[in-house]
Amino acid sequence: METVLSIKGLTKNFGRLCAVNQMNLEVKQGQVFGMLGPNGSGKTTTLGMLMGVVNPTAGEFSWFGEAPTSGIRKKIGAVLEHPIFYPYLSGQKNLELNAMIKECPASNIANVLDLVELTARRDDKYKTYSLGMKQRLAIASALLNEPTVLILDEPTNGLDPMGIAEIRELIKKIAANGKTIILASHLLDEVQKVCTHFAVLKKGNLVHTGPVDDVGKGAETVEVQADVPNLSDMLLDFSGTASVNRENGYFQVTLRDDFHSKDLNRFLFDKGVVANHLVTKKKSLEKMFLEILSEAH
Ligand SMILES: Nc1ncnc2c1ncn2[C@@H]1O[C@H](COP(=O)(O)OP(=O)(O)OP(=O)(O)O)[C@@H](O)[C@H]1O
Repeated sequence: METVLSIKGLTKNFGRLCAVNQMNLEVKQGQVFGMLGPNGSGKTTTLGMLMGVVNPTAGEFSWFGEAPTSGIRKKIGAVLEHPIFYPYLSGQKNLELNAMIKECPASNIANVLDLVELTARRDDKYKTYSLGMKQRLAIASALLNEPTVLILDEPTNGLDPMGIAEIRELIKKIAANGKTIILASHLLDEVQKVCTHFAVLKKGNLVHTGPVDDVGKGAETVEVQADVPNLSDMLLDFSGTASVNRENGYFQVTLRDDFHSKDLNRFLFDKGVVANHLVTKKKSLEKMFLEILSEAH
């Protein structure tokens, strides 16, 4: 798969504060790549460097295998923090202005409005739009010159649940059309819902990177219930059990590496116990994220 972005040793210091420390990262074509981290972890600074608005202290990065130039940056659309639109102009007029500034054909406006589902409201003044609609217009504007990559900084910040759901659906739709997306978020849930790959940042340090699908790998937790009085002891007797907790009326059994729920099921069956509830719980991104952050000290 083609490498869209390659980052090597990228560093940004603000005085004595190191906002981004020796970051190495690769983003491949077609990925929805999440930069996950708490406030102040360096996400916006990283995106700023990638967009050429923040000067790196050290390190380098390339887009499509080439050093970043203004020509290359035309292939990248970005919605960073607060986009500026004219409140008294319509969505359509605002996009016409942006199309002029970006020197791209006005004929693209109808397509992007359609994609973000604002065609019906295109002639209404920007100031009458909901926050979700404003964000969708910002995304439409970023897509005007048909970029290959779309960068979004905290795309659902401040939106209501409906607006959040719409933006997440839109991101998936844009990704399905073949664009590579890089987004910053402090929401685990968001990254899990929309991203294919992610990196975790803590105080400017990249502490994990990998596919979102991998999140479920590692130690399995199995939720078990069976009508026997000494179930807890039996579960502890199983050689693959790392720990047993009681939660929500079930036993939560954390298995050792290389043990799976089917091994536990067979063990119980061999003891004459038929579980009436045995569900494999994948390790959540949240748990992993918290683990990664606590390990990073
Ligand atoms: N222009 C600047 N001058 C001084 N320090 C800065 C500047 N910009 C960012 N920082 C500091 O760099 C660190 C990283 O900030 P950054 O905004 O990149 O984090 P973030 O993960 O995007 O968080 P948030 O979501 O809160 O913006 C923070 O400690 C921040 O205070």
